[in-house]
Parts: sequence; C-alpha cells; structure tokens
Amino acid sequence: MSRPITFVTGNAKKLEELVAILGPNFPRQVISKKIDLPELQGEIDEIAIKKCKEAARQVDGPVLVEDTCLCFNALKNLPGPYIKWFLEKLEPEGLHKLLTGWEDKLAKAVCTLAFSEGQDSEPILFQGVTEGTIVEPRGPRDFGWDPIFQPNGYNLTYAEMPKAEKNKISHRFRALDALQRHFVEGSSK
Ligand SMILES: O=P(O)(O)OP(=O)(O)OP(=O)(O)OC[C@H]1O[C@@H](n2cnc3c(O)ncnc32)[C@H](O)[C@@H]1O
Ligand SMILES: [Mg+2]
Repeated sequence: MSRPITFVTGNAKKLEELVAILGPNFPRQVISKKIDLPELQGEIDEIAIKKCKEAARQVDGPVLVEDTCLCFNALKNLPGPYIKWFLEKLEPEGLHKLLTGWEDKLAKAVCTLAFSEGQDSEPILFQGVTEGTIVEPRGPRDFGWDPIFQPNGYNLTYAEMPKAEKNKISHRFRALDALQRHFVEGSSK
C-alpha cells in the first residue's frame, strides 16, 4: 500500500473544495496538515515546486500542495501569485477598482498543484485554468476573491454560484482532474 498523501495548506476553504472535488473514488488516501508554508517570489511553477519541496521535507512523505493565482489580463498577469497580499490589503472592492483605468477586465484563475512522493522525488505539476472577467463584488464573502470573479459563460460570480457548480468548472477542479487522471491511469498500469 502506498502511504497517504498529505495535502499541506493553511487554507481551510481549499481543503473543503479539494475533498468535495476528489470524492470517494480517488485511488490514494488523502489527509491534510495545516502548515502555512513559506512562498518565495518567482514564476508560478517555481513557487509551487519550492513549496512542495519544503512540504515534503517537513512531512517526510508524499505531499500535495497548491498555489492559486489570479491574473489580470490588463496588468500583464499581475497580481498573479501575489493575489493573497493584494486581497488582504485591498479587499475585493479594491481589486476590482485596480482595473478602473482599463476597459479590459479579462482575468484567469490558475490553480497549480505540486505533488511529490517524498523528499527524494521531484515534484510533478498539474495546472488548471478558468477564464473569466473581474466584476464589482457580488455574493457571499466566505472565500477570497470569489465575489469578483465571473467565469466565462456565466452571469454569476464564483461566490454567487452553488458550491457544486463552482466545483465543476473551477481552476481547482481542472487541476485536480489532471491529478486524478495521473493517478487513475498510473494505478491501472
Ligand atoms: O497555505 P496555502 O495553500 O498557500 O493557502 P493560501 O491561502 O496561502 O493560498 P495561496 O498562497 O495559493 O494564495 C491564494 C490566494 O487566493 C485565495 N484563493 C485561493 N483559491 C481561491 C478560490 O478558489 N476562490 C477565491 N479565492 C481563492 C486564497 O484565499 C489566497 O488569498
Ligand atoms: Mg499561501
């Protein structure tokens, strides 16, 4: 039997969505551990790889981490990986106002998962992207920038959508879908 995978995150909402999306049929047992891992500056992949290596060192076993970016087209993909700090200071209103000077409100939500079997294994990345537009905040405030992100093809923000609906089209769903395919295909070999 493979050892369980520890999903390392400081964010309870991420964990909640991961559990709902993976469901009961994921071929490996997933447990979680709350550690706020340090995040270095850099490009998305590099941030996820470093975060994953640090998690594998601390857990000393198989780990999964994720890094979520919100990229504004008009701002050449910023705030990107720095979205957490922008959100903390500006709140959803301020994030929306950042784009006042631009007609282009297009944005991408990017979820990058990094998995490693342990300290001696190289992390593998899985990425999911959902495209949408940045709108004035609408809906409940229980998860990050959900109130200002309206995915393409919907009149609702992530925050206004039922959770089950968000979990069918979200950046996190797409990344977890790629992870799931890796494990299901891998386990049938
Ligand atoms: O411990 P980790 O897993 O790093 O959790 P975190 O909260 O620090 O998360 P990130 O470093 O990935 O920063 C992403 C920011 O975007 C927010 N966020 C992540 N996923 C989101 C989603 O699906 N909807 C809205 N906000 C989200 C999250 O609350 C952070 O403020
Ligand atoms: Mg973080």
